Parts: sequence; C-alpha cells; structure tokens
Amino acid sequence: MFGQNFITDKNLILKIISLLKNDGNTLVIEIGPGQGALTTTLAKQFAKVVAIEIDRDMEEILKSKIKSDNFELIMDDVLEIDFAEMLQKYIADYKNIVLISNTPYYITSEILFRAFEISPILSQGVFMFQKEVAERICAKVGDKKYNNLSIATEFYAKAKYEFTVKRNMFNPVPKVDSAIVSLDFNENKIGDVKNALEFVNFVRKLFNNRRKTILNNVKSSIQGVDATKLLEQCEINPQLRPENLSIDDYMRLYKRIK
Ligand SMILES: C[S@@+](CC[C@H](N)C(=O)[O-])C[C@H]1O[C@@H](n2cnc3c(N)ncnc32)[C@H](O)[C@@H]1O
Repeated sequence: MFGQNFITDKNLILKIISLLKNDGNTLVIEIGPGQGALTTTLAKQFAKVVAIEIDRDMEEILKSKIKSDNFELIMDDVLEIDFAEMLQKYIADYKNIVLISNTPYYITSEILFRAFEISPILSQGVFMFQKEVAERICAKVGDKKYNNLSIATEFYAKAKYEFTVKRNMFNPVPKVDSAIVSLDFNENKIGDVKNALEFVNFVRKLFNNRRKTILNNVKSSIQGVDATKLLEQCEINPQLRPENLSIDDYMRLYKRIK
C-alpha cells in the first residue's frame, strides 16, 4: 500500500550510506525509514537523523530499534510536510543537510520535486529509484532515455547513477530492478534563470509532443510568440525534436521570451 520493499542486505546498506558526505555535524533527512534498515546505521554514524514515515505500524518498530537522542521520527505523509519550514529550525545548527530515501515508487517524482524545491538548503541527496527512472534522471542529451525529468534534474543538481540494485535485495521482492542515484545540489543551474519552477514547467510543456519537432511544440505550447523567429534567434534547428535540445538550448529559449 505504501510502496514498501525493505532492504535486507547489510553490505548494501553500508554501501548506500557511504555515499553520503559526513562532515561530523551532518543532518540526515530520511524519507520512508520503514523498519529502519538504513536509519539504524544512519543514527550511529551521523550527528542527527530526522525520519519521516507515513505508516503507523512502523512507529513502534522504529522507536524500539533506535533509542539514541540524535534520532527524531516524524509520523506524517512526506507530501503534506512543509519541508522548507521544517528545516528552518535545523539550519543554524547543521551546515551540511543531506537527504536519503529508498523511495516509495508510487510517489517518486513528487519526492524528487520536493527535494528540488528545498535544494538550496540541501547539499546532497541519495535515492533508490526504479532502474528505469534512475536512467531517465541521469540521462544526458543524446541518450535514449533523456527527457524533461533529465533536464529538471540537471537544472537542480549534478546526478550520478551510482549502481544497480537487483530486485532480490528487497523483501518483498519487487517486479523491477532498482538503482541508486546521488544528487550533488551544489552543482546546479538555478542561478541562471529568474524563476526556477517556471523554467522547469516551460521545459515540460515543450516535451508535450515528443514525436513532433521543437518548432511544432513551441507553436502549440507557447502562446504569443513567433516560433520560427524564436528558434532562429536562439540558433536552434526547428526540425529537431525536444530530446535533441540541451539544457542550455532550453535556457536560451526561456530567457528570450522572458
Ligand atoms: C521502499 S520502502 C523503504 C523502507 C526502508 N527505508 C528500507 O530501505 O528498507 C518505502 C518506505 O516509505 C514509506 N512511505 C510511503 N509513502 C510515504 C509517504 N507519503 N510519506 C512518508 N513515508 C512514506 C513506506 O511506509 C516505507 O516505509
């Protein structure tokens, strides 16, 4: 019901956690701690761990497993939480704030976009995604899987496909393989545009009809502009398809109409 596939392998747990940068005073936010597979080790290694879990059945399990003072459990739906407000109380005490999640797959993109929204506060994110989604997130222009999600990710962070996780590493065993992706939020392009969210939505609209040319996508999605002229001014071949344009191409287009 809540996308629950628990990690069981100790080495895998250590391998995932080793990707997080620990400066000795790091706050880890964990989304979906479940039965505490990652959380137990996180609480031992990091200065502070705040975990957000929706499933009331996990509350007692987590509280009995992790008794250290540096562990805080928030029983709530991560999509209902005002993250920016929640983090305010920690900002003064922790310079390095990182996010980790063996993501409940039914809300992968919502969680990813939540992370993007608060990315100026975060230094890093380490996520378990479905392999297919991980490949999209990390794809670069020219790759088969490149799409607007790849561009949004490149806009907010530097993404790295760390490694594949076979389905038999989980209990219960899911239908698909997974992969670990790390996001370095310090390397981003947010400062290059006026309104980050508007830019991401702009790109999304231009992917509405992937099979059509960028010219036709501009014509149908962007009102009140001369599509041919706009593409010419931005030195973009109008016959290209949305997946042939780099993030820099999209930024030129966006800036031109702003
Ligand atoms: C894939 S399991 C991972 C559990 C654990 N971290 C592990 O690796 O074994 C996803 C977890 O996210 C929790 N979850 C699902 N939807 C959630 C939501 N909207 N808000 C907070 N937690 C959620 C589930 O209850 C579950 O514990």
